[in-house]
Amino acid sequence: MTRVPHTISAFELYRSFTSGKTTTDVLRGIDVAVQPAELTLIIGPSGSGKSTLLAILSGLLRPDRGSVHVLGEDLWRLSPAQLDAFRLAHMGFIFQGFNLFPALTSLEQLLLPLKYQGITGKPAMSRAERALDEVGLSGRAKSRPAELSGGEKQRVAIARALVKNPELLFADEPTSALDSKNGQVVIELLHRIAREHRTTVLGVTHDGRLLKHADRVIKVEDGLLVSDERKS
Ligand SMILES: Nc1ncnc2c1ncn2[C@@H]1O[C@H](COP(=O)(O)OP(=O)(O)OP(=O)(O)O)[C@@H](O)[C@H]1O
Repeated sequence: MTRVPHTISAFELYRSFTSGKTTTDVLRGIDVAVQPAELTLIIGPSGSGKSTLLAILSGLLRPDRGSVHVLGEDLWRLSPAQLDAFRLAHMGFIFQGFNLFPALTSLEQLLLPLKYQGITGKPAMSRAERALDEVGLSGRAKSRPAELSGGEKQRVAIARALVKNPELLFADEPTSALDSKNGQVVIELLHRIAREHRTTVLGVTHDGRLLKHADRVIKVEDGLLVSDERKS
């Protein structure tokens, strides 16, 4: 896959939510350009629109206005089926609550997305084992989520995203359910993935202690982008 200069570029994003008679303008005209192979973190006060922005940039939520180009594709002009296929092929996701299947072992959690991509048998097994090894969990291949710590669960979730070798990895509050030490481990892992796999990692966080690990920090306030700072 040829990489374009900006992995993600979004122009004039607007989004509001209506509940009853009240309409809240959550995003009020945001432009963002995310560089390839970097860890970019979006920060901002609660309710400022960070998760909404991440959802729009990752193809999960349609903006009211504006455009998003990802890997050269005009995301919101794709049909729902094309968008699903694009997300499956190019994007990985990590969530605050890990979203692991309770009944599956760590290895099985990783084999599932590969199966959706038509990869099975030995090639799938060796990819899954490599991804678990990369997050330091080879010894936990047969464990189910209930047997894992929070930090280990999040590392399985990262391996599950990584096993597809996606160009983009989206992380919504990936450390907020973790203590500080495990939070640092997870963010360092995300940074290493950006550097070594040349994956574009875009995350949302509340945790100011993580910012030193980012290549770039984008600050959102009241639905607007207020600063965009390169750290390295
Ligand atoms: N599906 C929805 N329906 C109605 N309102 C929504 C919806 N999603 C988000 N909102 C509202 O939009 C605003 C911004 O939400 P968003 O989750 O994007 O902010 P955030 O900056 O990520 O906040 P936090 O840091 O607290 O997670 C909030 O006021 C929220 O209640």
